[in-house]
Amino acid sequence: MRYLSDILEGVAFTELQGSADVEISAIVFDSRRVVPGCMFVAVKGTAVDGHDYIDQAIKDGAIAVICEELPAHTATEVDFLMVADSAKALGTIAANFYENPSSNLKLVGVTGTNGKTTIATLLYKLFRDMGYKCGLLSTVENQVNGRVIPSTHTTPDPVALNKLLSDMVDEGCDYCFMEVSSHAIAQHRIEGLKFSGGIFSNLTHDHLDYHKTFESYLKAKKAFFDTLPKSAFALTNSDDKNGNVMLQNTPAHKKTYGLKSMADYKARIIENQFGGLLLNIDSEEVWFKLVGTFNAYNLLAVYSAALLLEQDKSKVLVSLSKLTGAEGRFEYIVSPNKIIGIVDYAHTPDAVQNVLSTIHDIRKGSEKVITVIGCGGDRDKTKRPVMAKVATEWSDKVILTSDNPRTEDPAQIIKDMEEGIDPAFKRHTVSIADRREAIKTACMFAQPGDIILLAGKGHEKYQEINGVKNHFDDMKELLEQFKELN
Ligand SMILES: CC(=O)N[C@H]1[C@@H](OP(=O)(O)OP(=O)(O)OC[C@H]2O[C@@H](n3ccc(=O)[nH]c3=O)[C@H](O)[C@@H]2O)O[C@H](CO)[C@@H](O)[C@@H]1O[C@H](C)C(=O)N[C@@H](C)C(=O)N[C@H](CCC(=O)O)C(=O)O
Ligand SMILES: Nc1ncnc2c1ncn2[C@@H]1O[C@H](COP(=O)(O)OP(=O)(O)OP(=O)(O)O)[C@@H](O)[C@H]1O
Ligand SMILES: N[C@H](CCC[C@H](N)C(=O)O)C(=O)O
Ligand SMILES: [Mg+2]
Repeated sequence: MRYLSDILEGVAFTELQGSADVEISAIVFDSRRVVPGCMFVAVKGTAVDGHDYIDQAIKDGAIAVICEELPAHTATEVDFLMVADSAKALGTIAANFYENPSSNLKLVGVTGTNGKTTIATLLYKLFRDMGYKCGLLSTVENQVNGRVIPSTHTTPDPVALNKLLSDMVDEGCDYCFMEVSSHAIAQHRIEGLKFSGGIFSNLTHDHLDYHKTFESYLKAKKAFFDTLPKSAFALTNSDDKNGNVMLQNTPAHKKTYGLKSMADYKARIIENQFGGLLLNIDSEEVWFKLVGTFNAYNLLAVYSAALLLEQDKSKVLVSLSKLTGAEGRFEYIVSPNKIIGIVDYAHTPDAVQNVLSTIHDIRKGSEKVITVIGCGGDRDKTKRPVMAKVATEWSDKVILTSDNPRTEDPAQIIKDMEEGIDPAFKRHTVSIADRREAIKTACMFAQPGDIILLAGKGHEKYQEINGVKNHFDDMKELLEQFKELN
């Protein structure tokens, strides 16, 4: 229970109807989750307008309402507050309700198109290995010092987010490493959080269904850096075209990392093979367990952030060298007849290109690369032909299949992908909508030494078809097929 007046701190409201002196039991922004004595925040969404549910929320027990427009008739026993932007107010209110837990943690946010989960997870594992109590908020899962809480979003809604941060404070955590998605920034899910640092990995094609243009996608990402406090660090990838743009207007302490361009933290790849990476990092030569140039960037980002968080350089390198990456990111197994199977979460053109170029760099000779790939339904349609184009240009054989079709027709998604394929590559491309069949076919095509890449679903344990999440696990499918090959 918290007093309404306390949870309104920092909220710019234009009108108040009521006493502001009531006790609030919970903050709720979905009328279907209203509990007696709660505050209902009416948010205009992408599908519906939360203002249409104010009456329902009051009927079910809400005693205070935050809204952008007052309804025609306002119940006198309910407090009404008008704000310019309810989503923004929701962030501040949720933080206040949980007593601003981010101020009692060192909170580091990671943003960018690819690499967020890998960087946040490595930081979490690293700091735990160095003896700290930590929290993690990621696409794969949330963790409160080892306790796993399933994740529904890359960045949770403000109420769930502040509740998780508050659990971390109660557990005595020193640090929290979290992914900051562009949707979360645009929807103000991180409003009211106090960050100790921000990390930018890269910006490439994704989510144009939501942001419409690449410029507004960049603007969303940049808004996170622009609002970092002066006391925080802003760490960017200086090899990315937009790395320095991210730093332009931030009041935070600006730092860069890079393999190619001038940067505060530098690394160079000495060896890149299936067994891992040998890097010259800040003038030290160290082997790491992760594979590929993109992971050299991720490792360097983690190393740089750890140093900015005042950790000892050699301790960091010793711990980091022992770590494996996040689940479903370049995870591989070898069949009894020596076919290599890789499961990777590449679901953007850049990620597909990175993972396939890595496979080319580290394969021993003329082994064939067979890629199984689909594209998500109800997501950016413009990335479909590009992902298919990249996959066919970098593979010897491609099986186009389904990812999570969601509410779309799988055959239409595959057709959209086929549009991007150059005629010269069409003859080594087949389309099999059933993902299980597609994986089985890839295993049948493969000869000893060949490499199969299952792209797009990584750690996911489901396939979403028409609103139903059916159990599906790429790694398990691969293991089963490899057993058959024995
Ligand atoms: C497009 C998008 O991001 N949508 C998010 C958004 O929902 P929305 O704006 O569509 O909400 P809406 O359905 O229009 O409803 C508007 C308001 O009315 C309320 N409502 C609605 C119905 C009702 O009966 N009563 C009621 O009160 C809703 O609770 C909401 O507050 O706000 C919701 C609450 O926070 C999110 O759950 C929801 O995520 C959807 C499920 C989603 O799939 N989001 C994905 C795209 C996403 O956020 N992904 C990023 C990662 C992307 C990446 O970088 O890879 C993430 O951070 O996970
Ligand atoms: N630094 C990087 N640069 C480019 N591609 C990367 C990088 N790191 C990982 N990838 C590729 O992107 C995929 C997703 O990586 P990861 O899950 O770490 O990214 P993410 O930003 O968390 O993605 P999401 O937006 O879905 O949360 C990986 O499986 C790999 O193929
Ligand atoms: N965070 C990403 C995940 C995409 C994963 C891929 N398997 C898909 O379903 O498209 C999104 O929601 O767009
Ligand atoms: Mg992620």
